[in-house]
Formats: sequence, structure tokens, C-alpha cells
Amino acid sequence: MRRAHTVEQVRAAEADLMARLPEGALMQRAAAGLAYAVVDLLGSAYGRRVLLLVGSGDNGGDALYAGALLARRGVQVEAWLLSEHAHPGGLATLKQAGGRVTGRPGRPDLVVDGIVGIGGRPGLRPEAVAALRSLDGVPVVAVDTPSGVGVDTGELDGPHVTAAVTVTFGTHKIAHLVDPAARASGAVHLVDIGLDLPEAPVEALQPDDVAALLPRPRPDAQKYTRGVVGVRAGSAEYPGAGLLSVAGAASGLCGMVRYVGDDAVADRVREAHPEVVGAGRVQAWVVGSGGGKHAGDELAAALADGVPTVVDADALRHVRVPIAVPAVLTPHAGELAAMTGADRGDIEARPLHHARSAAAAYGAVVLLKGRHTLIAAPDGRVRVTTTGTPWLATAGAGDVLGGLIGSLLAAGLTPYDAASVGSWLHGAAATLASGGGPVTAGAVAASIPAAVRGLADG
Ligand SMILES: NC(=O)C1=CN([C@@H]2O[C@H](COP(=O)(O)OP(=O)(O)OC[C@H]3O[C@@H](n4cnc5c(N)ncnc54)[C@H](O)[C@@H]3O)[C@@H](O)[C@H]2O)[C@@H](O)CC1
Ligand SMILES: [K+]
Repeated sequence: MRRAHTVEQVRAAEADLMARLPEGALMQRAAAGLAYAVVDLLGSAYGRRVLLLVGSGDNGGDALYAGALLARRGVQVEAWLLSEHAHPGGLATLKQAGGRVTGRPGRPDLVVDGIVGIGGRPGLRPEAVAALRSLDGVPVVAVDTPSGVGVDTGELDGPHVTAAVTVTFGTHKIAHLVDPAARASGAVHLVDIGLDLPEAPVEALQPDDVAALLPRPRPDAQKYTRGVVGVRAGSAEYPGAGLLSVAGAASGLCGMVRYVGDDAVADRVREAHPEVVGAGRVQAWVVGSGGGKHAGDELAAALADGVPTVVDADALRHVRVPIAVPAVLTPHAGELAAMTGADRGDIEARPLHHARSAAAAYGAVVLLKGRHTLIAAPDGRVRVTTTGTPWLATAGAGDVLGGLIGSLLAAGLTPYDAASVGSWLHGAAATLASGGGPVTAGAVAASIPAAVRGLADG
């Protein structure tokens, strides 16, 4: 699991560890990891030029100590002090190692952003903005966090650094996983400094987590014990949504798929998926995609069954609190705006806030679609999906996702696990199907079994 902790949790863990270690030991660990990552990105050390942007706190201290390590390896290191105060020990060590303080740097090969880390407020001061502007185009390695981002919120409120690589310490911070700040973090490299941390409020599943959660058929399995999912999606106007929801549901992760809907759509579904059967008992429902004006009735019929339900697309407008069954709601930003009355732009700027508050308000798991899809539980926990490709932004992909999550619910996963495992597999299947090129929703569904095969045994 990739875990992201709050600043408060990191500070507490750091205080515990510092009390047991010699002074400065943690910063030395951080600086060593940072220097290593800088050389890795540069590809060599001797004769290369690195500029440190240094703020007033320990984030600048990390940059200065790393700069000293780099200078000892033959890198030409300059430090641009953006505050009247700079970490005294770090500054002295850099100078001893041959680093220079400058106000007019030459053009470096790489910039180290040590302006602010977890002590920073969102935004940057004018002098930092001007310094960054003068270095436009030079790759930036951010120390701990790209300066200026909302570390605990993942929000961007004002100017900020956009990093090629962020080297972080002890654990990920929320900004590394949650957009839009995750986009500004670039590739995130974690340096272990030995922190002992509590449960994380935000996490991202990794392949071994998905393998462990995945429902696998037992040796004595039969189709009914593996779970039956029912799909109420598609309509005469939007038959494709029914077909694609079924394609996601019929990827083999539960025992059987039932389709209930318009007769003409049902014929086409059975043509494409001969294994799909008609109405009967189910352990989970998927409702809403392409349901058009029938979506409200379909939702009511599904909820009357009392089984876990995925509510998607057209059905989302008809959800009323409290929802009588364990549910996964799967809106994109526009759909969430229509549900809650919030502004769509604000949802895109503050997806973590909006996903969490919608999950609490509806008492349901809310999967907010995006580049890094968020899955929020009513108790405040959040998982972030980091699999996928921009090619996945294609018509019908959401229908496949809803069906897939429904099959995992039917197989017995909790709504939170079904949504996060389904979202992870959906992204992984898209990456496989895309191979770096365009992809269709049907091809994503067809690649789900391959994505499952790619996991180690759980
Ligand atoms: N907490 C930990 O476990 C460790 C922290 N270390 C480093 O220490 C950093 C935290 O250091 P500090 O607590 O000194 O805080 P920072 O260095 O992040 O910030 C320093 C000060 O900058 C000022 N400031 C706030 N927002 C600003 C802004 N937008 N623009 C300009 N100045 C602003 C504030 O006065 C703040 O206290 C971490 O991010 C990390 O780099 C590491 O040395 C190792 C371990
Ligand atoms: K920084």
C-alpha cells in the first residue's frame, strides 16, 4: 500500500524518532536520499550545475546539506537564498564543501526546490515566483513537496513549483497522491527515514494489495457461490451503455451476470454475451448508465431488492438520503455538481474535499472520477487510483467501470474495496489495452482478465 499521512501525523512521528536519535540525524538521512535522487536524474555528478532555491526552514536545510554532498562529488552547487534566514548548519556545511551563495545564478542543469516543505502555506512569495520564472524550462527536484501546494489538501491555491521529481521523506504526503497537486509533484521518490506512523487517511492500492483483496474462486466454487450481479442499464436511446456495463460486469470476477432492461437491448446484450441471463436473484445491482428517463424507476427497483448497488450516470440524480442499501456512487465532477449543488470548477479544484463530504452526506462510498480517481468512504478514509492512461478518457469507459465494480460487490467485497479494486483494475486494463495508443471502452473491458492475470497470487 502506498500511504499518505497528514503534516500533523508526520510531525508527531518525527518528534518521537528525533527524541531517540542524535541531533540532525534525520536531516542527514533526508539529505543523503535527496542527493542520490539528484545524481540519478542528472545521470552524472562531476561538472554538472545544480542550483538550490533555499527558504527559511528545515526544507531549505535538507537542500543545503544535500548540496554539500553533491559539491563533494564534484557538482558545481550554487544556493539562492530566498529568505533572510537560512538553516545555519546547512549553509556552513555547503560552504565548507565548496558550494557558493549567489543572487545571480548561471543557468543550471537542475534546480532543487527547498523553498518550503510541510511547514509551507499554499502559494509562493513574489521573490520565489520571480526566481522560478527566471529558471523556466530547467527541471526541478522538489524537496519533500513542491513548494506552494496544499500539502494536506492536494489543492493549488496560488503560485507553486511544478516538479519533475519530488523526493519525500518518511511517508507520502496527501499532495503527492491527490490532484491537482499530484500533477505538480511529478514522479515521487520516497526516502525511508525510519518514521513509525499511524493509519493513513489517504492511500493508493498497489498490485499486491489488489491481489490480496481480489475475490478468487474456491476449489469447490460454483457460479452461485461466486455471486450474481444484475445490470439495469441502457435503453432504446442508449443501447451501447447497456452493452458496455454488461461487458464490465461479465469480465469473470463473479459467477453470473443478469441483464434486466429494454427487450431490444437485452437481445443485443445476449448476442454479444451469450452467457448473460435474464431477471432473477442477484447479490448486487449496477444501475444507471444510459438509463435515460427510466433511470429513476430502475434505481427504485434495484434498491427494493436490498442488495449492494452501484449507482452510475443517469441514476445519480435520483439518489435520496438515506440510501437503504450499501452503495457505491460513481459520479464525475459534473454529475457530482448536479447532485450536491456545488460548482463543477470547485469540485475539480478540490476533489478530495468534495468526495469526502459527498460520502459523508450520502452515507455511501463515492467514487469521484478523474485522472487520479478518488474513492471516499463515509468514515473519511480515501483511496486514490493511480493506474490508467489519459487514453482512458473515452466514451463508455465509465459504463465498463460500473459493471466491473458491480461484479466485485456481487463476489462479496465491501463497497469500499469493490470500488477501489475495480477502479485499479479498470486503469490497469486500460493501460494494457492502450499500449501507448488509443483505446475503446470495449477493449478496456476485454483486457480486464489480462490485468487480473498480471497480478501475483494473493
Ligand atoms: N518532518 C520530518 O519528518 C522531517 C522534515 N524534514 C524537512 O523539514 C521540512 C519542514 O521544515 P520546517 O518545519 O522548518 O518548515 P518549512 O521548511 O517547510 O517552512 C519553513 C517556514 O517557511 C515559512 N513559510 C510558510 N509558507 C511559506 C511560503 N508559502 N513561502 C515562503 N515561506 C513560507 C514559514 O515561516 C515556515 O515555518 C520538511 O518538509 C522536510 O523537508 C527533514 O529534514 C527530515 C525529517
Ligand atoms: K520544497
